[in-house]
Amino acid sequence: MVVLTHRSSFNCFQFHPLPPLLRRLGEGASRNFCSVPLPPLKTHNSFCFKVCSLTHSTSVTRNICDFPNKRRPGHELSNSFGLLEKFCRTYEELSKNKICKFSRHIVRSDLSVTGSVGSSYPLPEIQAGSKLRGICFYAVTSFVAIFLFVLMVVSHPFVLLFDRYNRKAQHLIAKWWASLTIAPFFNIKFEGLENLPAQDSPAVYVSNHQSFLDIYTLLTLGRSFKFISKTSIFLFPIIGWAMYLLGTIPLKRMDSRSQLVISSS
Ligand SMILES: CCCCCCCCCCCCCCCC(=O)OC[C@@H](O)COP(=O)(O)O
Repeated sequence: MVVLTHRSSFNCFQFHPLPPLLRRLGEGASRNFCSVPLPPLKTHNSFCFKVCSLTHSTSVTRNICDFPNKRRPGHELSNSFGLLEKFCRTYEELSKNKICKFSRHIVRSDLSVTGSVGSSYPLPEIQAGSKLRGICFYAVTSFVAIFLFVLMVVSHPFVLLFDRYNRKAQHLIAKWWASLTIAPFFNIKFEGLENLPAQDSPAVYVSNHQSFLDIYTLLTLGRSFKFISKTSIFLFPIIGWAMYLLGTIPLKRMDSRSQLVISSS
């Protein structure tokens, strides 16, 4: 099992060997993936989120979270994370205190560190910049997807004939899609790549999914793993259809039978 963490404020993705407890669970998980109750992800610092008491709308905070390319000058990484941890609450604490509804208000660590909105960037500036960047991002990813999806469809009969399970060709196309999309917008830094298992060895990849960027990042690895995804995402035009071609495993959130299908597959 490999854990991928995404520190949204620095576009930094890290691959970790598991701490001993998770490693033991991971061994069980590889036998029966979904029936193993994975512990709350508090065993690693990078899984810490801060619940924000901001009053602005979810869309604003998500924009900040999704396109966190600007760093405040003089804001050192180690300092940020040290202070961030002080404010962290785990998912477990959140659910205990019944404040899960705020979990979408995850903010980048700059806001977490300062603890106040006013001391961060002026919001209108972020909002306008983020929105424009977001629009460009979606435009590029959709444009690239249209062409590559045609390639996926054309190659699919051959994939089904010769490589039904791994679907390496489809994953290669998805890798191109992710790489081309990310390149103009993000300079992603990887750490701990040496912790990845060999290319074809069995592994479960677990991501803290702070934003959709972890999906792009995992795809750039070019490995033939299967995502597990909630079913509604399969309805997205092109991207959702491409997920079928990649062999993504659908999961009905509220349907335990759907989860059993995954654990036995
Ligand atoms: C040519 C185009 C190639 C396109 C390849 C597309 C491959 C995309 C893989 C997408 C895998 C999606 C995994 C989604 C996992 C998932 O299900 O996430 C749910 C979260 O969101 C949170 O949902 P919610 O709690 O309801 O907000």
